Amino acid sequence: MKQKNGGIKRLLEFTGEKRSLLNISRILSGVSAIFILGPFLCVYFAARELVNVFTGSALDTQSLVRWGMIALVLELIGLALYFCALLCSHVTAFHTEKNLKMAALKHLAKMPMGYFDTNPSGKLRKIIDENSFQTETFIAHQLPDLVGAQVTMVVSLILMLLFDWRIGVPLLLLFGIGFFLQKSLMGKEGMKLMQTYQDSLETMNHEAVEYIRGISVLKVFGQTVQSITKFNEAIKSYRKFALAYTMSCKKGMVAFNSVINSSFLVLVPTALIIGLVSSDLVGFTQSFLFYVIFSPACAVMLNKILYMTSYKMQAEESMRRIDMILNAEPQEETAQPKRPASYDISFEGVTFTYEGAEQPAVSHLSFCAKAGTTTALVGHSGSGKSTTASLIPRFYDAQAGSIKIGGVDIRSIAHPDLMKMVAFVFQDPKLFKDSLFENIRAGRPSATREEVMRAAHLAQCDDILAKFPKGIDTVVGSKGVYLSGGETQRIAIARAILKDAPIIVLDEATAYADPENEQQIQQAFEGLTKGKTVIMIAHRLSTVQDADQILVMRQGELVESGRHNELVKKNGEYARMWENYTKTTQWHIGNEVKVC
Ligand SMILES: Nc1ncnc2c1ncn2[C@@H]1O[C@H](COP(=O)(O)OP(=O)(O)OP(=O)(O)O)[C@@H](O)[C@H]1O
Repeated sequence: MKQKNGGIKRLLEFTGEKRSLLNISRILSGVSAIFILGPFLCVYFAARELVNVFTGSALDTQSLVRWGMIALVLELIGLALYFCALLCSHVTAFHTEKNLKMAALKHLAKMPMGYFDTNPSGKLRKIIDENSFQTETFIAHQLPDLVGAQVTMVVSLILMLLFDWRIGVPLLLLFGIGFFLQKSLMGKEGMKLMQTYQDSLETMNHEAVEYIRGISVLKVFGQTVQSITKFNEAIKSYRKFALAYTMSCKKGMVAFNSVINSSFLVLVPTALIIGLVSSDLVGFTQSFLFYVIFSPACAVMLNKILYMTSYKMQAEESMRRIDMILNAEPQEETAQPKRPASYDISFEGVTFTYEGAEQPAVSHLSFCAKAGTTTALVGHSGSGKSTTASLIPRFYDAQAGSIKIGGVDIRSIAHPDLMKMVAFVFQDPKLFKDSLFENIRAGRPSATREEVMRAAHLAQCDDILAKFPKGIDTVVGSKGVYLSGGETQRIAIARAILKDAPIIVLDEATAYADPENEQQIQQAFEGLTKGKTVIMIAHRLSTVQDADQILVMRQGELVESGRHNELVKKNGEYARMWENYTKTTQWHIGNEVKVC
């Protein structure tokens, strides 16, 4: 559902129960600003005492000390209030940052896999991390400071009008012009440029991540950063928009700074004119002192408000970016979920095309995998095997046809139930940077240590655990602990065994295995697949010989199906593949290697 509120109002929705704390912070910051103005007034009153000396009065040192003490007390109270304001705003800011991250992550969990094809993980991580951090800084510091600066500005202007309106009005006009210039700097045009600037920054960061990810390829082929066109273009585009944004602010900034810093240009001539006609020169000089002290303070505050407003624009932009994730359409969920009674899988005229692709990856596919049997998908590279497998747990939704489990369309099964029903072992499984124990337990978080150990044993992981002193508690990816491709696959199989799902999808789960490893992985499969509905993709045809049915795919279509012996006899596509496969397994280097 699209969010209607934009900007800061939308951001404040994420403050949750800490909203009142933020309001307290703003009030405290405003009150603290009034107290912090106090010392300026004290300086003014002390200066008045000094002016009195020129009229023949004795210097009242007691009074000077008194003003000094009052200034100190007011400053201390102001600082204490400001400290409390920041305390409240920081608690709210951290809470808001957490809420934003949680909302984005929860929403991402509902997104189909297709979303991650166009929004890679690196890009999403950056959007969530960097923008939620921006909002945290805004709420913790800039929001209370903005209130403080606004209060200071308003109080100062009121005082300026009250002391001597004849000087106050010209100064007010000057600051009014400054305020108008500030608004024009922060208008819609500025916001648009800021968006383009942020977009180009995001693209450049994303390309930098891609560049670093592919650094090994670049090294091997002796490429330079200039030769990576996309990254190079991203840097150039960032430079272009950063310059455009800066240049667009140039004139306005120069005008704004010139205006707000020229208060003396207004103050001195006005004072001279009024002073010449004034009957009470001492009184006028004392008022004049007030303006000498306060008008630079007003200029500083206007400047501060300008920067705060630009931070506000950044925070609004950050919220808009997080909303782009939150507003992305999640996978459709059924309102009346059904539970299948059995675990047959049937594809009925299924067609699926990847977003942006011209040809369907799977076309008019129909087959039935009976519960408790093993179905193997074979075919040349790119024939649609992995796509077919990934349609079962709804990583993607087919555009035509239907996929049923136990006669129930998978779109009518509640998403968490479907996830529980299917265990998927990928060709390139991912391990978290956590202990092997937690990596396996991810299959079923409620599992006991004994159950995890048993799953590891069934998945032939005993030798992996034995080689690390901490065994199953070894943390992967730290201090030189890395697993080979085959070892990682066995850990992934242990995870799937622990999940104990009735449907198992194995997508080239022996891809990294060497002959010794492969045997172990095959044994691990036995522990995993007993009595389950298994969909298995394998390039090594030896691993699918015993399957209950073999589906042969070509260009997304099913071209043959049957058991191994039937298909070999048929002398069709599978028979050719089998012949080629057996040839490659018997192949050996013809010439003996000569030892020098
Ligand atoms: N995320 C994707 N976005 C767009 N096209 C894709 C995507 N994944 C796969 N394809 C395309 O869909 C077609 C089928 O790919 P798929 O990975 O299903 O084939 P496969 O038979 O599993 O191949 P392999 O045996 O090499 O893994 C291919 O043309 C591939 O380029």
